[in-house]
Amino acid sequence: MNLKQMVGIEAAKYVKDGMIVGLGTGSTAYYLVEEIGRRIKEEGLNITGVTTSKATEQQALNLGIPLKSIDEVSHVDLTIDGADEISSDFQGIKGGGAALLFEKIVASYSDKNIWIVDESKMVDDLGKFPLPVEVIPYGSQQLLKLFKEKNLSPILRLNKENEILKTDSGNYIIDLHLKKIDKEQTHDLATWLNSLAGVVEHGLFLNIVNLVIVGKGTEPETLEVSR
Ligand SMILES: O=C[C@H](O)[C@H](O)[C@H](O)COP(=O)(O)O
Repeated sequence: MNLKQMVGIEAAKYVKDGMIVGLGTGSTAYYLVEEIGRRIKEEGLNITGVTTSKATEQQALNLGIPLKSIDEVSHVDLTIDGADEISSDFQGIKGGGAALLFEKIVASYSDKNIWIVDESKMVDDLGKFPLPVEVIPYGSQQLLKLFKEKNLSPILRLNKENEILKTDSGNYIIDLHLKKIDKEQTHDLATWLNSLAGVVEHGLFLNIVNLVIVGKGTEPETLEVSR
């Protein structure tokens, strides 16, 4: 069993009958969704899923997981998702798979958020992983220029066909290659990005996660986050 599978299966244990569950996106969340699908089929688990991307929606539909959109539910009990980096103070970067917008919306309406990662994602400071910023196409060249002027090393994300990548909402992603985000500056950076016209969302997920499940060795490690 690989580490992503280990944490996906471990996290699925937190899913109980009757819950409304946010289903994350990416290669780690994939295993969570597979395990929930298995439990529905084999154990009669009864949940409603709220997906965070078209890819996860398709996977969940294939597995027969009942789904509702975020606008059809009163709340979300628990969201389980992957992450690209988690700092020692449990802040995160997400959006490596371009799903940050729906992920952040679902996470922000969730009573509890669990992140599942392999140990390579646990870092001291954020920023080695490029910070994704989702922007609307109109004005995106101006934002690229602004980020360049601020020495934030922006790169407009391309897809496998070398075309500009479009998110599930038809937006672009600008990745900021920051190398390191000082802990004291993380909130200010998030506030500044939120203030820019044309920025829809960014990949800094601050004060969101409640529990981190880390895949390492033969056993997952569970870290409770007190806020
Ligand atoms: O946009 C994608 C999401 O934020 C993913 O949860 C994140 O990129 C981690 O993905 P993976 O588990 O594939 O490393």
